[in-house]
Amino acid sequence: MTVVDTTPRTEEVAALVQRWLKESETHPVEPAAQRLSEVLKDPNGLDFTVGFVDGVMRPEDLRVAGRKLADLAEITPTLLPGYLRAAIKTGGFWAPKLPGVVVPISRRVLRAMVGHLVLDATPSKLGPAIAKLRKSGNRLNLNLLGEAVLGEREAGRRLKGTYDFLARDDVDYVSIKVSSVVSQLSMWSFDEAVADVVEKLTPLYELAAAAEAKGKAKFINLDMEEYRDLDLTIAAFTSILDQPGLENLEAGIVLQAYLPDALGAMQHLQQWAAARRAKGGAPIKVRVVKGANLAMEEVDAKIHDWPLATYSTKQDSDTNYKRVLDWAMTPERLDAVRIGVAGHNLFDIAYTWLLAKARGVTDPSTSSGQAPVEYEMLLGMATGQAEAVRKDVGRLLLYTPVVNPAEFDVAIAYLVRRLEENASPENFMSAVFELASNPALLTRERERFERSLAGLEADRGVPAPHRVQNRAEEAESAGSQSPSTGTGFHNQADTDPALAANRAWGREILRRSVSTTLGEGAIAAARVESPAQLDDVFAAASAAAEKWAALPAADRAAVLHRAGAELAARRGQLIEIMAHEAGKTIAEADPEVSEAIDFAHYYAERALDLEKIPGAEFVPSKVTVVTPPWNFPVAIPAGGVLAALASGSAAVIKPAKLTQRCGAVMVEALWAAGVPRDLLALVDLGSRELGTQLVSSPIVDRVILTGAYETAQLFRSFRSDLPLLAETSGKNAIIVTPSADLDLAAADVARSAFGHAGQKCSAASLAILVGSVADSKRFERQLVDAVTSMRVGLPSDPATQMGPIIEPANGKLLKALTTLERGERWLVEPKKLDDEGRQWTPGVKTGVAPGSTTHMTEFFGPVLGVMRAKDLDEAIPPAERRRLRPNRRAALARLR
Ligand SMILES: NC(=O)c1ccc[n+]([C@@H]2O[C@H](COP(=O)([O-])OP(=O)(O)OC[C@H]3O[C@@H](n4cnc5c(N)ncnc54)[C@H](O)[C@@H]3O)[C@@H](O)[C@H]2O)c1
Ligand SMILES: N[C@@H](CCC=O)C(=O)O
Repeated sequence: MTVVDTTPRTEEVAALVQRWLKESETHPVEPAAQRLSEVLKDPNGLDFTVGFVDGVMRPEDLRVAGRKLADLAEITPTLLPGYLRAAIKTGGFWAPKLPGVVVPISRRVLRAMVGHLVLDATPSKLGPAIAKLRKSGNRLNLNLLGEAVLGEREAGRRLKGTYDFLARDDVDYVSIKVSSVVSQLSMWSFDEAVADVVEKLTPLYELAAAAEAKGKAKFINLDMEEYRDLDLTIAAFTSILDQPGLENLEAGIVLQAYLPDALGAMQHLQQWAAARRAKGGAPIKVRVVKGANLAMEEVDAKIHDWPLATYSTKQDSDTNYKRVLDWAMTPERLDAVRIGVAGHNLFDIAYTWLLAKARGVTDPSTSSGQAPVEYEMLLGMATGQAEAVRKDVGRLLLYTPVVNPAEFDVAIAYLVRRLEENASPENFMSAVFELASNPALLTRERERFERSLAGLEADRGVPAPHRVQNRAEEAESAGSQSPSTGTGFHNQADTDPALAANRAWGREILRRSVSTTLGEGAIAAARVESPAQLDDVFAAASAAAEKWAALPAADRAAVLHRAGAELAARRGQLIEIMAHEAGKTIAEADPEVSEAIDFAHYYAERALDLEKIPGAEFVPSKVTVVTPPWNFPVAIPAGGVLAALASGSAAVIKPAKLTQRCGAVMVEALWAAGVPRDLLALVDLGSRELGTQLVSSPIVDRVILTGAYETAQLFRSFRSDLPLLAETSGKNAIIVTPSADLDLAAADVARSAFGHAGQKCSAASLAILVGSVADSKRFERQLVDAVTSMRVGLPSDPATQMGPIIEPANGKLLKALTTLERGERWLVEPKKLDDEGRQWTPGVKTGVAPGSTTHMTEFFGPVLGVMRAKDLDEAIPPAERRRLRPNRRAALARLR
């Protein structure tokens, strides 16, 4: 068989690009687009424009916007026309004094400047705008932008808005993404998340199917941004279309070529779609884009210490884009999966167009009337070039964001990305306006194209994903792997639930957690019933400590590193017992195991430091008692014990009563790593008196307590000379100032207040709203939406976000959950969900007065108090502020 090479030659591609560029010069340039492009060429251009959309357009508080405008006036781009520069300087001068006048005017100016990129959703404006754009013969893909989706209310609003768009006679194509229609997506509960998305989106697809039956085709494109949503989006998409009545509906999904996973995903979709076609169903369409949000993926990878999900170079992404298209654009494959080629890079478009011609896949199929390959661009971008391309390839599909003017700030994320694209020299868009007149730029882009094509020619195989973590496999091998001593410290990565193998591993752990017996044997064997027995434990520990302290630090460090490896190998067991005994969700328990492992390796390395001080002789404590709390029942006990061991001391650990099996499983891991049992003694005390003896015995050199402030006082009262390291109670507050992004602030407050049902000293137990934030309807609405949408339940259910409290609510917590003080009202009233009194929905009380019980008391449960403060001085009195470190004070000064 002869294989015909259909790959277009670079000369052909370059010639076509040249022709398009020449033709594009005959089209008038949109003045606003031209101006924006010029601004972005200025060295301050990107900072100015991004600062403007983020700092002047976004804040609700006009005074904040006014101050930002004044700051930005200092870096006005010199490439702006003189009259605009003068206007900005004047505006900047007056903005802090007259923000109510100046800010709205400047916002109008910017809106006009970017108006060609985003449509106004006002009904009276949308229809004419759509009609005007469609006159060009192009088709519009409408995407409704909105506030961040923190809860079901906003998710419902977004879905309804999109439904209403699609129901219009002048709309036949919409885009929507899974994370905007379901607010509480957790990859740990993947199957439930898919079911949720399918349930929410099906009516939209039914609307399209009904229109199709009437001969008026309507198209839904399922968008995708975050890597974690890749599997979910594909599963939801195929599940929706598998439903009876939707077999003949053509619909689309996006794949992002900057993910090495894209070709594998394309092949999976092709297989599924081919089977659907074989049964007489409609084809699907895949829109191939380069990527949606690289910066977000980089942050996600850094935060979790996961490999970057995307390629790290633009060239690799460009190659993969061609790899996916090269594979997908054959007549047989296009019968089941039509392709949308999305992008503005003229070389890539020319390449694809020539490839389509060479493979004979340019003409619409006679059965569907649809082109097998469509070309897709963004509204308002490089309109002259788009027009030149359109003349060759036929109708374009324009991605068209739509936003309500009152919520224009939500277009910010979209705009910032567009602005960055336009400004970054890595991107083709930065060259768009000069390509025709600047041969050097054209050469740069041609060379980039050639390099990416060479990458394809070198490798047409299916790339492996970057993220491959598999806890099930690690568990079998991790025990034997211990990092070598002296190699430095590196944080342990949490488990990545975006990966199917990890999700299956997690589900199995939660299934076992319901009736686990882990730790039972160890804690039974640790029972101490008499003072003499406890004395024996101390004596054995003291003797073991002498041998341990005599070891070279490197030997102690090696044991601690092995302890880290053992903890890692038992990650599943530790999560299992935390879910069972402490009510921790897997999303909370998994990072806690990482923290415990980190303690092992961190302290192993610190042990080495003890021998590094010339002339100093280190004299360790012999017996250290560790008394941890129940709320971090693995990491905190591990931290105390490992620190003691690293310093050459023995450790006697008495876990908190409510979570002693968690402590026992952690200790078993350390024993398995080679920590001698008498050096690390686990005790469960039979009486209160033994507790007093544990802390006050003269043989004890040091006590490490994490717990209530009152407990620290009690310990001190047992023995006044006790060397006590105590980390105690906390009443933690989040202060939200008017310059904050209110959507993000609401999300952070809700997550911090109700993670582990608020049972953390670090939980946001108070939200202090400064100035205008206290009256912001949006902040309140978003906070309430986030809080009321949280899924409360048992940790054995992977969909649970907030588990039960440790024991039935009583005392100060019960009072806080059920009563209000003077001036307070429920923003969200908590409800008891079980007879026992352990499961409560989260509660938010507002109107909290300074000095009240809600202000001053640590409730340690799912209640958030909301207070208002006139200004930052009231929120953090200057006397308090002076105690902060200078960099913190400086940061606060900037906030205002
Ligand atoms: N500052 C931090 O880093 C931090 C971290 C976690 C928890 N906490 C605090 O811990 C508290 C919740 O934990 P908790 O309820 O387990 O605290 P707790 O003070 O009741 O108990 C802490 C530890 O002390 C032991 N203990 C208490 N009384 C004792 C006695 N008479 N004799 C011997 N041992 C005794 C307990 O058994 C437990 O092991 C909250 O106040 C929280 O803020 C602080
Ligand atoms: N290290 C804990 C603080 C412990 C407070 O209870 C946290 O991550 O919140």
